[in-house]
This record gives sequence, C-alpha cells and structure tokens, in this order.
Amino acid sequence: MVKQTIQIFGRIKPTKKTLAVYSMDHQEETGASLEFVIPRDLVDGFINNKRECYKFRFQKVFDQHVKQDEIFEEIAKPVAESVLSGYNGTIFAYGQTGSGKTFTITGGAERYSDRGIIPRTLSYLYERFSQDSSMMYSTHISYLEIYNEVGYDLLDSRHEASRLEDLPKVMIMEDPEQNIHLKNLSLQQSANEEEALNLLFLGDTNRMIAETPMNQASTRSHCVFTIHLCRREPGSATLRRSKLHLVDLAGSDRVSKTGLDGMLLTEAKYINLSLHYLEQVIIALSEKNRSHIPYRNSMLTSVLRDSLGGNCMTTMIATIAVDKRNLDESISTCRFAQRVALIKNEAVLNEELDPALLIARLKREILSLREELAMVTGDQRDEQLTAEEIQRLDEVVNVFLNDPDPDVTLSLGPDMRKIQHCFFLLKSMILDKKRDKARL
Ligand SMILES: Nc1ncnc2c1ncn2[C@@H]1O[C@H](COP(=O)(O)OP(=O)(O)OP(=O)(O)O)[C@@H](O)[C@H]1O
Repeated sequence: MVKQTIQIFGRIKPTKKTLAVYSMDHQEETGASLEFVIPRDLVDGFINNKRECYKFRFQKVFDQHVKQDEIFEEIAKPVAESVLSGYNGTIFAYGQTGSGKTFTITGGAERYSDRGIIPRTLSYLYERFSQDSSMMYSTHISYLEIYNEVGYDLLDSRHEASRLEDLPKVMIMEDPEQNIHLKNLSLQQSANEEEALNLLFLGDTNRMIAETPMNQASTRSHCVFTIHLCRREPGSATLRRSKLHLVDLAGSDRVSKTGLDGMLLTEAKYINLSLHYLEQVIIALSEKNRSHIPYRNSMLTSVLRDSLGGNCMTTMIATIAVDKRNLDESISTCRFAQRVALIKNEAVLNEELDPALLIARLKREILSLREELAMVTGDQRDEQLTAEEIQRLDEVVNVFLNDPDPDVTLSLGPDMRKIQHCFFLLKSMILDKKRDKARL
C-alpha cells in the first residue's frame, strides 16, 4: 500500500498583459510557492482594504512559457508509471472558465505539439506495452460526460445522431461492498494508440459545447476519460487491473460573475452545485476524525470517490489565469488546491486471479492429486464401481449388520466411492424401516 497526499500543481495560463501580479519561488525543502501581490490601486474605483498578498504552496508551479511536453513529463508520466504497475491514478484539472483545463488535459487543436495529457499518456502507455514483451496488456476506454448532474456516454455510437436527452443516461450503481459501477457507460477495447485516439476524438466531438460571455467555446460539463488497463504475465493466473481517470472539470467560476441567464444560468448553477459538493467532500476529507464523507451528494463525487481519499494516486492541476480581472477567481482556485493537498489517499496494488485460468489451474491440480492418491492407495478411482464391487459391498454390509458382536467393524479401505456406497445402503435401510413402522 502506498499512502500519499494528493499532489497539487499550478499552471499559469499565458497572458499578453505585462503587469505581473504574481511571483513564484521554488525551494528544495518546502516545494514551490505562488504569491499574488495586489497593489492598492488595482481595484478600480474602490479603496482596496483587502489583504495585499496571498501565498500558496504547490508541489510545483508551471509558469506561462511551459510547454505541453514538460507538463506531461512532470505531472502525467509518474502517474502513468504507477498505473502501469497496477495502481489506480487520477489527474484532474480545476480552474475557472478559460484558464486552460481542456488545453492541459486534452490539448489544443492548432499544433501537434499542443497535444495534452490524454493523447500523450495514450502514446506513452502503448509505447511501454510494446517495449515489455514479458507481459500481456489489454486496454479499454470509457468517456463520461456529466452535464447538469446527469451522466452521458460520450462513446455511445448514437451520440452524434441523437439529442443529448434522448441518450441512455449513465446510472450509478453501488454493490454491497460499496463499490461504484456505472450502468450504460460503454467500455471500448482499444488495441493500439490509433484506436484509442479515435475514441478520444469521437468523445471530444460529442462533448457538449456552449458559449458563455467569458469563453467562446466553453465546456459546461465535467468530462472523465478513463483508461482501464489489465496486465498479465503469460501463463499466470494473476492479473493486475488499474484505472487512470483524466478529468476535465467544468469552469469553477462563481455564478454572479459570468452574467448568464436562461439555460446557461441553469448550467452554471448545476456546475456550481456539483463543484460545491466536490468542495464539501474535500473539506470533510481534510478534517480529522470525520467519519461521514458526503460522496453520494453528486454524480461527480460518486464517480471520483476512489480518487478522493481512496484507493488511488491522485494529482490535481490548478489552472490559473493571472489577468487582473481574474485575480479573485485565481485566488479561490489556489485556496481550493490547498485544501485538496491535505487529503490522504491509500493506493493498493489491484491484483486479482483470473477465474478461467484459476479453474484450469485447479483442474490440473485435482488431476495430479488423484494420480498421487492412486499411487499411494494402489487404487484407480476415476471410474464408477462395477456391478461386482457393488454386490460384494452389499454382502459386506449385510454381514456387518447381522454380526451380534457390537465391536465389529466395517473394513472398506481408503476408497471414498465404497464408503459412500455403504452409507447410501445404510440410509435406504433406515428409511425402509421407518416406512414399515409408519404403515403398522
Ligand atoms: N498554456 C496554454 N498555452 C496556450 N494556450 C492556452 C493555454 N492554456 C489555455 N490556452 C488557450 O486558452 C483558451 C481557453 O482554454 P481552455 O479551453 O483549455 O480553458 P478551460 O479552462 O478548459 O475552459 P472551460 O472551463 O470553459 O472548459 C483556449 O483557446 C486555449 O487554447
């Protein structure tokens, strides 16, 4: 078991504005820090009585110039490595609308080098499979969208043809061991990188896109791309199953700021509500001695239950826009990250036995034990008792029952078939006697 607190990273979105309101520091012992300094004249038209300096700690903060390959190397690769070893992993991006969550998790469409964590992780995993001929790997993909508290399968083949509401809804089922199962969420096998990327593309095409005044192509839903991995040594009955959730959360903006109405306001309320429940879970987890964690309040927290305070190695990326107008949202994102950093997870190696291989192995074992037993007893006991053997046993049982000596024994040798036959005879005799008695 690996006990680990959730790792938190910050990523600053590039901005054209030159006014620097933040500074970064990195020290070996304490990790990185991100500081916002708000000069008094920054709050236009008002006297700024608020604090001027806000400092937050992260594992590492990536400044504006940092490219996608470095983000993958530093954040996603270690998680992918532990997933390869059989641990569950989650990487989730949290931040306000337009701060770069989708860019970080999925990537930008303009340049190949803008590929985000999902395509790079897929590429890395398939490369690792091909390098390791001592193991057999199989991969399945699922892609869940949570929109207004309802789950949809982004890989459902009917998605493009139907309206969102017409699609089967993904339901949460809980088994007696309180494990979560998602009904109606398809698991698609992907034999190679190309197939996996096609699934990602299909899912992204199906994502619910709506426009808000803040972002021309804002994603108003939570998306969970999951890579399900199964690893086995050829011939071994032991397999390791692990899951990697790559999560792009909806924008964390406060409703009042976004200036929305109608349907978009309903969406924003749902987003706020589910992020509020996420925060509630995170607060509960970071408090000592809290026994009840309110995972069941929302679909997002139910789906991410293992990732938050459970069997998972979890990493959060706080995406931060440092423009002047976004400062309060950035500070609230960093505050959220500080709470997340307190959560302790316990990741266990997900090892299990393949039932089909186990049965085959047990059958082989039974056969060899039978052969061993036959060698010891000198008897072959595979076949049924012969008619002669049965007749002989009937005689032996009769002699035994009719012998007046109370200490007489029935000697049958170590053959279970003969012992069972004698018990069967005795039982039918007793039943006959009972029936005769009842008739009298
Ligand atoms: N690090 C970055 N480098 C270059 N461009 C970026 C970066 N981060 C974000 N962008 C650009 O900023 C815009 C908004 O980013 P993105 O769509 O990823 O935001 P988001 O946080 O996912 O928003 P939403 O909450 O609406 O989903 C996009 O055009 C994206 O390409």
